Amino acid sequence: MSGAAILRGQGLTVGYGARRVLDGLDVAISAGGVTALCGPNGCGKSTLLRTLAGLQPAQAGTVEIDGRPLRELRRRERAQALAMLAQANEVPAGLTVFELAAYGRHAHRRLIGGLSSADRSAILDALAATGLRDHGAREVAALSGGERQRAWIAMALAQQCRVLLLDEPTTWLDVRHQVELVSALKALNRERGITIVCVLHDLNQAAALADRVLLMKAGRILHDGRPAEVLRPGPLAEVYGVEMWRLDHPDSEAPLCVPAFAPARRQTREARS
Ligand SMILES: Nc1ncnc2c1ncn2[C@@H]1O[C@H](COP(=O)(O)OP(=O)(O)OP(=O)(O)O)[C@@H](O)[C@H]1O
Repeated sequence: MSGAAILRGQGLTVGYGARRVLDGLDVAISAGGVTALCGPNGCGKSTLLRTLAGLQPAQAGTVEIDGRPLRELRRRERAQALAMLAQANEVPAGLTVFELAAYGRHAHRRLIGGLSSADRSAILDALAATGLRDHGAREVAALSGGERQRAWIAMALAQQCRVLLLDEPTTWLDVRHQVELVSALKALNRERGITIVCVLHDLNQAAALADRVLLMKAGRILHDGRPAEVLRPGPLAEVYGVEMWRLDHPDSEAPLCVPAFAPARRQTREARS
């Protein structure tokens, strides 16, 4: 169930040197919702996500969480409010799954001393929620891609944040691990009420996971609505510049988006004639 805005960006202008990527962008993320950020390479999805996480400074505009400016939150408050998982996450050699999840407790920890019983229970709970309860002692570097992604999500969960921002979490995963990760994220949203914002290139994953899709192009949100409203041939052609077919999933009736590959077909036909 999604409700009032928990995370809001207003008038966000963000760039790198002289290159402006976002120009006065407004966005409001509903509490308890799952929002997918989609759009072509380089349109500004990661920049927007990082800005909402407070990791990318905005030249103008504000980010608010629960109505409070993000920059006014103390480190601990910010960590309890949101966590972000970036695209490529390196881990030190030898680090175990439990130790990675324990990083999530950093903002909760006392300056001196080890893990408290509250820390331990938050870590074990996070490992259980991501299906890693029996993998705490394993080295992160030795995990499969899907397990490693879940270990990172466990770290974010141990942080006990309310908003989880993920940048292309299913990239590099095979189809089984993609399905598992999407299911795990849906369960976290449904069972724990965690608000999720996720950059996704796979439109069918976006339709399966999200209740709202923001379709971006050149730093602007051109379409914003439920997957069935946004993931249609017209908006997709406008944003990606390719012809797409829209089918309906036979079970869930979620939209299925298939590239028409029309230019190639036409070329083949033309070549034959
Ligand atoms: N650190 C940086 N320094 C300079 N330019 C950058 C930096 N990060 C991103 N950009 C540029 O900003 C624009 C938006 O990049 P961003 O990564 O936000 O896009 P994206 O939509 O997430 O792309 P992709 O789908 O390829 O990951 C691109 O033109 C990119 O080259």
